[in-house]
Amino acid sequence: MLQLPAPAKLNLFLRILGRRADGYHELQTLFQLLDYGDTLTFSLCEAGKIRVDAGALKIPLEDNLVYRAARLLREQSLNHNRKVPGAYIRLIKHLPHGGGIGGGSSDAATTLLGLNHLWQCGLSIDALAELGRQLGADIPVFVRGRTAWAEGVGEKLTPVATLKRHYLVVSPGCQVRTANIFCDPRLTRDSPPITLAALREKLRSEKALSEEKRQIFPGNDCQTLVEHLYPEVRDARVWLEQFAPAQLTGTGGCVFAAFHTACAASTVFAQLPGKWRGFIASGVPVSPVHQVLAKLTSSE
Ligand SMILES: C[C@@](CO)(OP(=O)(O)O)[C@H](O)COP(=O)(O)OP(=O)(O)OC[C@H]1O[C@@H](n2ccc(N)nc2=O)[C@H](O)[C@@H]1O
Ligand SMILES: Nc1ncnc2c1ncn2[C@@H]1O[C@H](COP(=O)(O)OP(=O)(O)O)[C@@H](O)[C@H]1O
Repeated sequence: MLQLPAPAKLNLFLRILGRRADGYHELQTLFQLLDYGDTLTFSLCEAGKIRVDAGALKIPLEDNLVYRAARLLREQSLNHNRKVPGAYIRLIKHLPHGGGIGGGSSDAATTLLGLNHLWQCGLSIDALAELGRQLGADIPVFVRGRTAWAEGVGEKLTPVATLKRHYLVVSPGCQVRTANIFCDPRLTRDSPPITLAALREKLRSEKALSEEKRQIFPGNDCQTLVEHLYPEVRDARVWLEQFAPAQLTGTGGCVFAAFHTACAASTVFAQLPGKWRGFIASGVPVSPVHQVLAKLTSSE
């Protein structure tokens, strides 16, 4: 049996530059990986079977990104004349879904990485990231497993060293469908592009500031629209802003704030109104799933 984490991400900023002919949007974002997420366990079972126990996640099997990722990897292997065994996958869900923290995408990435290991498919990270991209724009960053600056539809990734931060993430309980936000004519989709050099310069200058003056990168082009459609998202952000600058992640509905210590984040978390859920996590440069897989590989 193989047990692996599926970490959440935050979009420390999200700029939408325009819409492509295929309807997808060109964006620029900073994906911050976290040390908190779902857990998946993988065991071998009879050939040809993919069984998924999704626990509390009540969605049809065919829609579950874990199942879809496993099926895609099996098809890919069969196309290369490699028969694979079956898999029994158990998903222990901690992350709220439809939260803009990439839970489903991360589950899919961990499935690709985990089954590639268990089934000994031998696919490279590039090949797995490409398979992930076919399932969702957010999946490649989790497959590659590095906190990264992203362009294109989110698949052109450059690892970036971010400031060490502890995050309080608040879920106001609404599930936002990403497609609905991108379809809405009111969405801001004409932000001017920034350059990776400018981002790196900003990170350098933030580093030089004293601790109290450092801020998260402001701006998420989805925030105004999402808060208009889901007033509870605005309520959660305004509540969080009593303590620190706060903003939306991805297309929401979670909002987050950055703190210099885990203790400062915990103090605010303790005051979270009972109607909302949340969690505390630290930003990490390398995904926890890659850390576990690297240990496994080195001990084999
Ligand atoms: C925009 C982000 C930022 O992180 O939002 P969140 O999902 O995290 O909230 C993601 O890249 C989302 O990635 P993901 O959730 O995997 O998106 P997909 O399943 O590929 O696409 C869902 C729908 O969103 C729209 N979409 C998605 C990504 C993109 N760059 N442009 C789009 O227009 C498309 O209409 C697509 O049908
Ligand atoms: N394993 C999964 N976990 C969560 N959501 C999933 C999963 N598989 C498919 N989904 C679908 O993907 C949608 C987006 O989920 P998620 O990735 O958690 O949110 P977001 O894209 O906002 O970060 C959910 O509303 C759900 O219908």
